[in-house]
Amino acid sequence: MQLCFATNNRHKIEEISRLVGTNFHIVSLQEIGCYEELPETHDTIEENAFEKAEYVWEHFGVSCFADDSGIEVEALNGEPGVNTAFYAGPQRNANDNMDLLLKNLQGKANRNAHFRTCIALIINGEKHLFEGRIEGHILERQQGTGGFGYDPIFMPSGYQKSFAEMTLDEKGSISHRGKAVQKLIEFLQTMQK
Ligand SMILES: O=c1nc[nH]c2c1ncn2[C@H]1C[C@H](O)[C@@H](COP(=O)(O)OP(=O)(O)OP(=O)(O)O)O1
Ligand SMILES: [Mg+2]
Repeated sequence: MQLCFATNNRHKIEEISRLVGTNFHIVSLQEIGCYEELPETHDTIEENAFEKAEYVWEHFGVSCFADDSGIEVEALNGEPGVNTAFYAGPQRNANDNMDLLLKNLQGKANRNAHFRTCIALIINGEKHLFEGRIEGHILERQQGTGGFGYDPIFMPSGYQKSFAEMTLDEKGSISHRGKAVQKLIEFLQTMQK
């Protein structure tokens, strides 16, 4: 079975390929001939995950899954949330986004936040959703150089290092994406039986 991972984010591909291992054959957008940006026009992470997967299913007829993720900060009423990728503007720059988040949290005692991933799967036209989240808090400044996005300013609860200071395996074993992918893998395995 051919299953396409509908994403243009190479870090997501790197993280998810390790988690899936050799269990399933995952192909990229390029491998199915899709070179365009995927639409994400909705107000929720769930809807945007489905929008990306539906685009690929409708235009290319390939079973696929998409990952839409965001960071939700308690003291900011859940922001940046669905706007996580372009929080500081359309340039979608990780440093700009982190700087703005740190600025908006200045003077606030509550720095609790969680990452959330929704994976939308469309398989033979049927739709399924898998979610994962990880609780933690926003650091005062960037710490570590690994990972991507907001990893340098997020410290998961119960750990003394940021996501950017973890190996890919360490991050994947506890992360929002890791948990969502685990649910996806279990579902695909029951389908194969
Ligand atoms: O594990 C993560 N560690 C740190 N930051 C993260 C993570 N996961 C998502 N993020 C941030 C990056 C981006 O600012 C936004 C995702 O936006 P999102 O639309 O899901 O991804 P994207 O546009 O990069 O790729 P695509 O839509 O093609 O899958 O959240
Ligand atoms: Mg996106």
